[in-house]
Amino acid sequence: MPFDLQIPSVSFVDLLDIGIFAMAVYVLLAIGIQRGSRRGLAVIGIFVAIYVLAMRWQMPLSLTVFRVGFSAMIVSIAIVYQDDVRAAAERIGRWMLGGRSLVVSNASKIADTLVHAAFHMAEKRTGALIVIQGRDALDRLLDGGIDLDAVASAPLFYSLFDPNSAGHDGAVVMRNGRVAKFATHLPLAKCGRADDFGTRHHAALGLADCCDAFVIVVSEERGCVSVAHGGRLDKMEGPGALATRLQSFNAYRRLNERKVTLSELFRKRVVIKLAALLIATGCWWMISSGANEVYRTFVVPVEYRNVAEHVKLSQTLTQEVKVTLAGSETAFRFLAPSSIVVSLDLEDVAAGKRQFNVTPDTVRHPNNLRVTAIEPRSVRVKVEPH
Ligand SMILES: Nc1ncnc2c1ncn2[C@@H]1O[C@H](COP(=O)(O)OP(=O)(O)OP(=O)(O)O)[C@@H](O)[C@H]1O
Repeated sequence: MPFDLQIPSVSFVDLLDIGIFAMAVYVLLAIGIQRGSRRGLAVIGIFVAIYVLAMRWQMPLSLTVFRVGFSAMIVSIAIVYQDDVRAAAERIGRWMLGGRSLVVSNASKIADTLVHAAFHMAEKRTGALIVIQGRDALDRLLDGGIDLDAVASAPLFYSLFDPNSAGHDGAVVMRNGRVAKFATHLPLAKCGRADDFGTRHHAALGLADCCDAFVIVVSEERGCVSVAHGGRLDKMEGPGALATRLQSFNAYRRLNERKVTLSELFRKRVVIKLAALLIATGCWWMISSGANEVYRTFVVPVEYRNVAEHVKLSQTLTQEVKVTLAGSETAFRFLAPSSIVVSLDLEDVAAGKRQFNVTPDTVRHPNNLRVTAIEPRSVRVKVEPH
């Protein structure tokens, strides 16, 4: 049986369709890569590939299983990645409604205080965890803590992280340039994300995985300062490095979210965006080309019915006819070519050379296919008395 792939035409709605699906794929890829759950992504990818192939070739059993399980799968993904889905929804909402610019009047002074306090505590081997809120809401990610709302100062940080103080356990949270909370617990990153470190660093990374907060972590054991931000944990080689990172974080907070997103649309995470676009286009092409009608041409025999007793066919000048059928890939998949026959009724035909038109009505074929071309359009037979 021939196999011809149809190239579907692309309309505006198709482009919109690909765009929306590409965005969904991008969000999924970004979350998966940020969370380090590449295996989870691979499993989802395999399921999507099987589903697309099932759609492409209209496999009834696989399609039914997938359609029944699809809603359950979406709900499961939403539950497993609920924090990421919520954060993504918040960001999309802010982007659409226009994010406000988070201006902290004395940001550079606060940055100096943080740099000084962090490296001083590192020198003294005092463990510390300081969270600076970005644009994302934090409350849903924090566990417990004591409200404070105080001006940030180095002595305050030393007191809060003093191992002898009752509230030293946990993280300090800074909001709008002020110390908003202390002794707060953060979500932990999965084991293996920062193998050389313990729970303090995993807590820093865990929060940075879920939102855009900037987390400064001071190691009690090693006396070093690290920053967890954007899903990464980086060791700061000196006060200058931390100051630079704080500066760019403050610049990010000052910018209007809508401008940031638009200007960075084509520059940031280009590889993931291209991959998402490629996957979306591939899925669309597979499904649309499968959904389109396909055409197959068959050479079929001619059957002569109801030949009267007193006559016989002495010569059938045409024995085979080329018939082109149109229909879905599935319809052709289940078609037995031998079931297609041109069937002509010779009832009451008189002796002599006769010509019969081969119309679509004379072609016997399954109902889910239709005749689009016949070659030749007529057949000739010679009828003689018996
Ligand atoms: N979920 C959490 N949220 C906030 N702080 C936490 C959390 N879990 C642990 N911590 C803090 O981390 C401290 C323990 O740090 P631990 O030594 O296990 O980690 P670490 O990454 O090796 O840090 P360090 O290098 O400072 O020893 C706790 O006393 C507590 O203050």
